[in-house]
Amino acid sequence: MYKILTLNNISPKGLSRFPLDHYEVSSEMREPDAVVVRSFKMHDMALADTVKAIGRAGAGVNNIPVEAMTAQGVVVFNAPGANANAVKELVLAGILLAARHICAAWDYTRGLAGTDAELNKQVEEGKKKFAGFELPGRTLGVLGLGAIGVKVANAARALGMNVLGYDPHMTVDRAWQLDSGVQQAAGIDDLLARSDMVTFHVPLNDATRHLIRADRLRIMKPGAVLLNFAREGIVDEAAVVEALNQGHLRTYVCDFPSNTLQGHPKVIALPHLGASTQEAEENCAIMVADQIRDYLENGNIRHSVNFPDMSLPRAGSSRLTVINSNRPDMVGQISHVLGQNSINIVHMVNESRNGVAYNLIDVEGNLDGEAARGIAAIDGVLKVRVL
Ligand SMILES: NC(=O)c1ccc[n+]([C@@H]2O[C@H](COP(=O)([O-])OP(=O)(O)OC[C@H]3O[C@@H](n4cnc5c(N)ncnc54)[C@H](O)[C@@H]3O)[C@@H](O)[C@H]2O)c1
Ligand SMILES: O=C(O)[C@H](O)COP(=O)(O)O
Repeated sequence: MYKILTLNNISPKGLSRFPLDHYEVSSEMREPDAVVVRSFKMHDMALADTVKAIGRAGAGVNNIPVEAMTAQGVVVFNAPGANANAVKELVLAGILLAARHICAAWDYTRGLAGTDAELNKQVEEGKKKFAGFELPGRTLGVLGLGAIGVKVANAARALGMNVLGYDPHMTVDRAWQLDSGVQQAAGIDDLLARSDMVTFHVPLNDATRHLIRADRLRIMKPGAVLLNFAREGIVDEAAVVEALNQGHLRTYVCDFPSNTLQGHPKVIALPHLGASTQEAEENCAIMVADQIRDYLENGNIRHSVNFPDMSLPRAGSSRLTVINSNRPDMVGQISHVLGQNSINIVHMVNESRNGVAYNLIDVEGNLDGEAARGIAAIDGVLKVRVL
């Protein structure tokens, strides 16, 4: 029986991918084999050493201590692209909310009182305060052209906007998906200087923390709109508030409320709603549940953020998986122990990433405890499983 610990509300459609005859799924579990999580912050969490995998039912993994997990041989998965459409739609909503002052206008009408004739008078007098702008011909800067950024850029093109994009690590697949009308900015500063609205879709990591800060905000056009549906830490919020107060930024639309932003008239803050649609929650949960199952049952790795992707059809009578530190002669030592135990290798694949290596080994012969114990005893081996 495999045990799955859930740390957030995970879509039942996803959890139903774990068949009940082989899986126990619960939000309270002492020695789980795997964890399924959304935004729960795992950095200070004590994790049982039974845990073999963590599945992030979403995109961002900054709530997971990925480096520490790698060192412990725990494979971390996410669900790339599974919630991208949901985020794209909310970004489009954010662009329109800002362009047409919709939140302030809505607040205004909710505060009106009087007879219908009086309301009508206030409506006609008040609306001049909320005159907005249209999108065709305006320039949207999209920083980060991954699953979400590409969808946002293409949708903005379809709305008639000029789109400038920048992503130094863009993949070939994403480049194929990008509308050919999207122009490439020379760098972040170039993108900021030439855009009327800027949205960014990059992960939060050491390279992107406070990517948008005071000096970069100064480069932006006066009256520009900034949208943040990526992560709170990517902007220096105090600098954003200062730019809003000075009238340099027109509006800050974000998915991450905070006390620094709370109540500011030029801030539109949503409660981290980007991926909160039924469709996205299901897509993400199904994707990570399938990935975790394939890893627990077959040792296959798909869409990991810390281990090499590796999938093999089963061959031989049993499968051995070994995670080891990436150092010389590990494969030699593993094969030697198998040979000593008269176990014949049918198929073996070894790949490394981030200082660790992963081995999938299909064998003929009895992989009894002795062979597995012998491999586990090799200096540098982190985890051994017989499947
Ligand atoms: N608001 C929400 O609910 C919500 C939902 C999903 C994702 N997100 C956030 O959005 C982020 C992006 O999601 P995604 O699915 O598009 O991920 P992704 O991995 O498909 O795309 C991220 C892109 O950012 C690029 N990038 C990384 N560093 C960069 C930099 N310094 N400058 C420019 N580009 C850079 C990468 O090359 C990649 O193409 C996630 O990491 C997550 O933090 C938020
Ligand atoms: O990175 C993500 O996928 C989003 O921030 C969604 O987070 P959530 O699953 O907690 O809604």
